[in-house]
Amino acid sequence: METARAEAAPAAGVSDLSTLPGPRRLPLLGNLLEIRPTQFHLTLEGWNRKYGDLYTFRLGRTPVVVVGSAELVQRILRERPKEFRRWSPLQELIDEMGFGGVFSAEGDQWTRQRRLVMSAFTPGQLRESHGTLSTITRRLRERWRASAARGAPVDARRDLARYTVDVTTAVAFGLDMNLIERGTDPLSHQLETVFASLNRRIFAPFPYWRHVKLPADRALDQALSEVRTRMLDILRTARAELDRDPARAAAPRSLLEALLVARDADDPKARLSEQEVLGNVLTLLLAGEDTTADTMAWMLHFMALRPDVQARMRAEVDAELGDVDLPESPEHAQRLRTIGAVVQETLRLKSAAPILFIEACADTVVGPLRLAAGARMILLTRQIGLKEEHFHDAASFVPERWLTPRPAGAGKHDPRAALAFGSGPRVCPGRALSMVESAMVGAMVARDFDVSLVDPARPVKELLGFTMKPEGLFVRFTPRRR
Ligand code: HEM
Repeated sequence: METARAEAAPAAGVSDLSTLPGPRRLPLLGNLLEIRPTQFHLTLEGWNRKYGDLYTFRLGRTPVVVVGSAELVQRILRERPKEFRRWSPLQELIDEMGFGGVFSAEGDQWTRQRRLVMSAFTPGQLRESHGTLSTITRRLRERWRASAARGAPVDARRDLARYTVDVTTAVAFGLDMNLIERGTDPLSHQLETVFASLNRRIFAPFPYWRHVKLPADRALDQALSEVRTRMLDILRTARAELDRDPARAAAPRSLLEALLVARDADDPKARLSEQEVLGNVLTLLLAGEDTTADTMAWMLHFMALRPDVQARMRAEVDAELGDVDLPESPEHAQRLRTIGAVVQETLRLKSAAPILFIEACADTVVGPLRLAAGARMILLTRQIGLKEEHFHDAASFVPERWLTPRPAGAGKHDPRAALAFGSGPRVCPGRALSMVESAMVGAMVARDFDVSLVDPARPVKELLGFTMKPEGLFVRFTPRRR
């Protein structure tokens, strides 16, 4: 079998997996008893501190190699889709749930879908949808103003999840779902059920749900069926509009229309199946929701802990926005450099995707290690950004490290080790959108509110539910003292 090259040349001292350090394991269960799915990333990061940048553990009988070196991780991510891919069991789980799309696809299918999806996130598309993004941000402000007037605590993550669904569906699908004002829509809860189940099933010793359904599996089926029905409705409406106005097929106005046009493409190489269209609609809904909502919730957490940072964000907003209430374009949002730095630092410390699940497509060499085709790896992308060798005072929240020019003597700063959006050909296509969303919400909060923690003594914990969210984050908004 062909040997892929994750190293420039296989080193003379290449060894196999059995030589790697790692925690002791039980014969059949491996390390399963030590793993709590909601804390999995923390367990792996703890083992990294103990066993180093290349170690192994077992999920049941399956050996997994954990990689925590920036150089190896960047190389592995760059050499996709040919040499490495996402975990095949993850693809199976996602396909089984019916949202197989660009995130889980591989090979030619991925190439075709990726090209289409990228067309929804060009700078031009983001500029065009900026007005809608502003409208949705103002709705969120009204909701938080009402909470502030009542002195009520805010479950910020829940509100932000509605915000991100509204933004993704507006930007990618051209739809105004307005979950923020409707307040009672079950969609965000259904998406949360899907994520939590996915995270749980990755660690199941065998796919029991294919034989017997527990209450959590029945809840998942129900959530999936409701989300699917909703999305099929949306697709039907968009299809009917395209039929009414065939000229639109030549210049689709949203990703949704582009997907439908691709379904009917004459060229079989460009054509998407019915299932691929629906799968990608669901993929974008899921990929765009929790990741960005979690990041913004963590940003509010840091703002609440650091009034000095809030004050700097506010000074910047006052100077840059003048009489307008929000940035007027994506470029205007990018000029808010302090706020951008706060978002970058939040992503470094609290990456919504702290680990990546990768598999070797063929026999390969990773650093000093020989791996067989199908070998499973986990890449510690968040942990890399927490290392002193890449960032000075790495454990601290220091947004200024992202500002240029950097002050002399500011210490180590290696942006290539900031991997919250992944890297290489499969880097997150939604990163520009999520940066603008976070800047809009950061600017809105800094301009109009003081944000504080409802209970500063209560710890906010990291909880992995496929994405990594702050558990127990309740904030209070008070109208800004002018
Ligand atoms: C702060 C917010 C976000 C974070 C931290 C994040 C993080 C990531 C990461 C780590 C990956 C895997 C990259 C890799 O394998 O190299 C990814 C992939 C992806 N993300 Fe994001 N993401 C965010 C927001 C979004 C948004 C807003 C969208 C779209 C609306 C989106 C859509 C996707 C898609 C479709 C993929 C799969 C790409 C592929 O496999 O080719 N993401 N994201």
